[in-house]
Amino acid sequence: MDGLLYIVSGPSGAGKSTLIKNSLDKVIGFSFSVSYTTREKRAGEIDGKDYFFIDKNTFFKMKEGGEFLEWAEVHGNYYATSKKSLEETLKESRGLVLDVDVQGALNIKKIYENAIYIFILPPSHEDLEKRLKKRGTESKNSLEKRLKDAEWEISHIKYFDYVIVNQEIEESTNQLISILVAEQLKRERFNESTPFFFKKNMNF
Ligand SMILES: Nc1nc2c(ncn2[C@@H]2O[C@H](COP(=O)(O)OP(=O)(O)O)[C@@H](O)[C@H]2O)c(=O)[nH]1
Ligand SMILES: Nc1ncnc2c1ncn2[C@@H]1O[C@H](COP(=O)(O)OP(=O)(O)O)[C@@H](O)[C@H]1O
Repeated sequence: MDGLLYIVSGPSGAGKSTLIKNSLDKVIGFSFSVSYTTREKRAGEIDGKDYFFIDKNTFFKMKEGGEFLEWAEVHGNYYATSKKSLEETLKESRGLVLDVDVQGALNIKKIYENAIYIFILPPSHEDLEKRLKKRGTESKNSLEKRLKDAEWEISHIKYFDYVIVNQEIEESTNQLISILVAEQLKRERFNESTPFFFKKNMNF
């Protein structure tokens, strides 16, 4: 059976990467979908783990070749999800987590209506700005663009199944883990781990 698809979205600096990483470190059988991007690699990021870092030429060749499930220009850079890698990973994991912008999430919804849509919301605009500044990855322009784009992204929150207000990291991580696991249990009420000796009593 194909695994479940989880789409995590929300403004830049809300804490998506942090919460996804923390959660995936603690659950078994879930994978992260590594996107392609033309953005510069940040200190500490690993090619092939955080993103596949490619130049614009390669990006557009791949796009023309139909390799992307969806793509978007986000805060001035290009990002895309590989169709082949998503389909292959979905076959072999219980759940696949995507970190995409809101446009991407809405485009994916047209294809995968049954995916689980999760929005990560910062507690306030001030917190968002503080976190982005503290992360120290953005120029003044890029920071302003991200804060401005946040308004549009938040205005689409109603299309999401869950909203996590990321006040405190531990608490938000637990909430994300709960969603991943609960949705998966709901989907797989009966599976190969259902105790065999009870099966005769189950009328389904
Ligand atoms: N549509 C789409 N958005 C993506 C993809 N990968 C990452 N993003 C989004 O691109 C935006 C920028 O990501 P990033 O450059 O890592 O910056 P950050 O959000 O500030 O950490 C975020 O909203 C990500 O969710 C993708 O494959 N498709
Ligand atoms: N609950 C939180 N409280 C304080 N800082 C946080 C919290 N969650 C994330 N951060 C920090 O905020 C910054 C942005 O988080 P990040 O995960 O990179 O966001 P996103 O992936 O949504 O852009 C990072 O420096 C991260 O360590």
